[in-house]
Amino acid sequence: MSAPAPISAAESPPGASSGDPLHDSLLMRALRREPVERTPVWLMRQAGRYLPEYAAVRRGHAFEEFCKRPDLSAQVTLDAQAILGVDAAILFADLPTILEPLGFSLTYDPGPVIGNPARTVAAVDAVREVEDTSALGFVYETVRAVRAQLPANIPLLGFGGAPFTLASYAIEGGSSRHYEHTKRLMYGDPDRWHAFLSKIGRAVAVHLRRQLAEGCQAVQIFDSWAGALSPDDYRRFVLPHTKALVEAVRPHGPVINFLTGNPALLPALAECGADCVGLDWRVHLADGWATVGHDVAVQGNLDPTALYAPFPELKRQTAAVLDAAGGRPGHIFNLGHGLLPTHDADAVKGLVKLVADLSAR
Ligand SMILES: Cc1c2[nH]c(c1CCC(=O)O)Cc1[nH]c(c(CCC(=O)O)c1C)Cc1[nH]c(c(CCC(=O)O)c1C)Cc1[nH]c(c(C)c1CCC(=O)O)C2
Repeated sequence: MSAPAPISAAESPPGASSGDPLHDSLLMRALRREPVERTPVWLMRQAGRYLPEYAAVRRGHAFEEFCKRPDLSAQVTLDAQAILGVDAAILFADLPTILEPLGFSLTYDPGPVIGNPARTVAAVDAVREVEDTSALGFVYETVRAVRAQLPANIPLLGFGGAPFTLASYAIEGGSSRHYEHTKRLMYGDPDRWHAFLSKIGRAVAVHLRRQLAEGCQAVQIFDSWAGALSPDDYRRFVLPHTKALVEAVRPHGPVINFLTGNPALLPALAECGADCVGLDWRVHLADGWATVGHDVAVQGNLDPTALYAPFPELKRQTAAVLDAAGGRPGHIFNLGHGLLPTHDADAVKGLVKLVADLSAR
């Protein structure tokens, strides 16, 4: 890429200017746990249906088509960052898209639907090993277009699904309540399960490294459904694969590892070795940070439904999250999960301003 080579943390003392606006941005400094003048903030699903500007660009396109149009995907990515004034853009793409090169058919109704879920031994074994994700060239084209147009001091985050979340989509065929088929494979045929998850993990690693090479400054792994697992099951069946994914990507750029729904998994999540752990709102941020260790950054963790509250209550809860971080370097403000279609865009803008005002040091 054309960006100047970043000066490594080892060469410059914490907080010193490297002259590279991306390296010196609030978010990248927070990822390195360097001091910042205010807490950086971005919001999961910031480019989404609550935003009238998103709805306007999205209108007239099937979601499948929309995701494969780099011009439209780049526009909604850039719009969300500019409208909210957040400290990072997140690539507009979707999490199950990587399943297509693995051999799955993907449509939306309105959530993702896999037409050929892997429910038999033959179907699991038939999943392709993906060494080259060029089939997802539309994603990389979006990355290049966004990076070319984003302000020089605003990092672009790429993302991918974690092996468990992707496997559960591939096996259940869509979202699920009890992950019945997924767990049948996991418990009933552990060798096949491990082979399947490592195949998915290797594909995601290629995809994330490519996003970093094409212009993303950091990536986030979403394990949106792993909260359905007990700590023992997470350790046995999932941790080795997410850890391998983090290890494969980290030499190429910082990794945020986010899991939702089960704070009991945080000690195991920390063992995956990411630069930053995304905390869901069901844990007090101070407890979550102590659990994952102060040698990593944390991101989070306002309850998204606080955005439905009257402003004084939203302010109280936002201040509580910032207080729980205690001004310790390495906190990135976010929600504990994504924005919802029924959120009010003005309330979301108000939250971003609130974080800036309340965290100014
Ligand atoms: C589980 C998951 C998915 N997709 C994603 C996850 C992980 C995050 C999480 O845990 O919430 C990740 C995702 N999906 C989307 C983004 C874009 C970037 C951003 O955060 O702004 C990101 C990061 C766009 C999208 N992906 C989707 C939308 C809405 C589709 C539309 O415009 O109609 C957007 C903006 C579709 C989608 N795709 C998925 C779901 C559950 C849905 C919503 C279905 C529904 O409830 O209608 C799968």
